[in-house]
Amino acid sequence: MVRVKRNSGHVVGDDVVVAGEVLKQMPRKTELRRRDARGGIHLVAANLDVLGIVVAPDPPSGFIDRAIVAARVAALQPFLVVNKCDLAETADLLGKVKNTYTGSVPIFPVSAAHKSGLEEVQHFLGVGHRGAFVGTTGVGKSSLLNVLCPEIGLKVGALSDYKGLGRHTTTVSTLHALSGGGELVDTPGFRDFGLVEISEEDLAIFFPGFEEHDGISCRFRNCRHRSEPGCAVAEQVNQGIIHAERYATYLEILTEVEKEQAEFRSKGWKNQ
Ligand SMILES: Nc1nc2c(ncn2[C@@H]2O[C@H](COP(=O)(O)OP(=O)(O)OP(=O)(O)O)[C@@H](O)[C@H]2O)c(=O)[nH]1
Ligand SMILES: [Zn+2]
Repeated sequence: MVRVKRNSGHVVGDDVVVAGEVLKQMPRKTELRRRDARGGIHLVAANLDVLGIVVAPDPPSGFIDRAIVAARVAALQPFLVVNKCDLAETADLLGKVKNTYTGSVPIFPVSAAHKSGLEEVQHFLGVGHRGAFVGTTGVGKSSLLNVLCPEIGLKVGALSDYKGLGRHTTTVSTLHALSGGGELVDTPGFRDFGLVEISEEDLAIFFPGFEEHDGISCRFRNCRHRSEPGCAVAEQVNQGIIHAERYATYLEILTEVEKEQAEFRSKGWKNQ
């Protein structure tokens, strides 16, 4: 084990070569970043290749789509973990998730509490993937990590402690090898993935459900699929290949993202 100073520029997942007392960092295959409340951008983990988006009943509107887009932008393969399937109310969410995302991303219905559905997740990670879980507070990310990596011993929050005061005492990121293969990274910097920053461009390219659109290009390269002439997405909505409801959701999120981006620009924040 090599201890690394916090400000060394290394993050969890980095490959390094130890040369004497110097750590030489190898080029990163992927980098995952987050923006803090003040607009600062932080690198959270390197060299992940999959991102588990954890959801439980009542995810914030647009969260899943934004998280999938954010993962794809970072060149990570997103997968959906629908947790708390032991609760009756999760059935509704699971149905919607399957309807919307089957064919776009792998879906794993699980219950961390009942330790069910986890073999499939282990199997998925076991083929050599390195991943992390993201999701809004209280969906069960720590609980899932605890059952998948029993040595980890993370504090599981009580839902009543929702604002999380004094809860996340751990600030160290750790990488865990799973017994069945694969690795999971625990990144406290990431626990609250509630606000996922994405750009209009990213959304237009990576929105889940527009995959059929691959290879059929819009007339304009930077098409936002709104009312541009020669828009292949609009054409596929007309043909019923892309569901009208998904298109409506896309337009809703696009409008939100445009507003957010305008706000960022007015504050002088740069896009990633
Ligand atoms: N019924 C049920 N409850 C669960 C399940 N998984 C987690 N919980 C509960 O949900 C609450 C939040 O769990 P955590 O694992 O702390 O959630 P988290 O996503 O890590 O939350 P943050 O640390 O705030 O980001 C706790 O009370 C858990 O006991 C599950 O599969 N079923
Ligand atoms: Zn278009």
